[in-house]
Amino acid sequence: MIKGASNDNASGMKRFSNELPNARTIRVSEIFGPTIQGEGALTGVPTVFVRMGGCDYRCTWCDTLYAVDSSFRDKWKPMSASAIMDEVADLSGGKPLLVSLSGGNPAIQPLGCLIDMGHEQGFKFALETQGSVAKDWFSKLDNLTLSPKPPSSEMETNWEILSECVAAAGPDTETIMKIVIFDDEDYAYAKKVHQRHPQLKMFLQPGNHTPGTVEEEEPVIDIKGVMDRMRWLIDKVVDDGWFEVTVLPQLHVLIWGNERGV
Ligand SMILES: C[S@@+](CC[C@H](N)C(=O)[O-])C[C@H]1O[C@@H](n2cnc3c(N)ncnc32)[C@H](O)[C@@H]1O
Ligand SMILES: Nc1nc2[nH]cc(C(=O)O)c2c(=O)[nH]1
Ligand code: SF4
Ligand SMILES: [Mg+2]
Repeated sequence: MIKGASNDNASGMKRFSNELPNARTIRVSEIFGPTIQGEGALTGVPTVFVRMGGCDYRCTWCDTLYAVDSSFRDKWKPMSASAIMDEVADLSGGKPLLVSLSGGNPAIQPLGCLIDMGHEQGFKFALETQGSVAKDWFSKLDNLTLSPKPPSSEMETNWEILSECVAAAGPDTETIMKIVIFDDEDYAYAKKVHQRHPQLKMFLQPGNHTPGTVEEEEPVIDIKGVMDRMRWLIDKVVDDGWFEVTVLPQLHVLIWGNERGV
């Protein structure tokens, strides 16, 4: 077991009335798809999302608060790996495809068995995490996206644990860095991440300053503002001569705005 600050059961999290205490139970916020992966290295690839409930961070601009804030935990369903794979296979019509594990922070859930089970059925697995908790089962993943959080999130990066995440994934998992950028300070942070992990491919993603609130039924989105930030970010990368980086918008946000389940 690799060192990391897992908050599983550590923060007085209440158990569901129908949840049996089982170290293999996975807290699921939502399962949806097939859709396309909208972010990072696998942008455009058809995928089913399994979004886990619970996060050890509270980013100021988080676009999935319903999978983070414990006030929503009665909506998170405790599921076994086989129940999750049944639902994924139902959605994909039984055809293997890429399964994207996100959250919340999926790294605080016991996902090793799920990945083994899905692999046996021909599915591939990608996971998105902020890099605050390292797990030995990261080495089972096909793709790991580490998305450490820049200053605008108001979260602190634990650089040691971030390195442990990279080490845990090992040589057989394709690991990339994806940093959300809102301003100059975030850009400087991304350069620091690159300096610490020069061997990893790096993606920069313009921040969505209108991620919507959970109360809004049809959350308004300022696409023009997001695209202005995308243009600013491209200019910055080009002027800076940072040619190893890839700049990509959140494709699903451009297509569907802040809609959930897409
Ligand atoms: C919702 S998070 C869940 C996974 C994990 N907790 C993480 O942050 O990497 C998935 C991705 O969405 C990004 N994200 C969240 N809110 C965003 C926003 N307002 N604008 C742009 N990207 C955002 C995160 O940085 C992360 O890369
Ligand atoms: N289509 C689509 N692509 C995504 N990439 C990362 C997502 C996430 O919320 O983790 C996401 C999402 O929610 N939908
Ligand atoms: S780490 Fe990810 S899920 Fe958690 S609050 Fe930040 S963006 Fe949201
Ligand atoms: Mg999202």
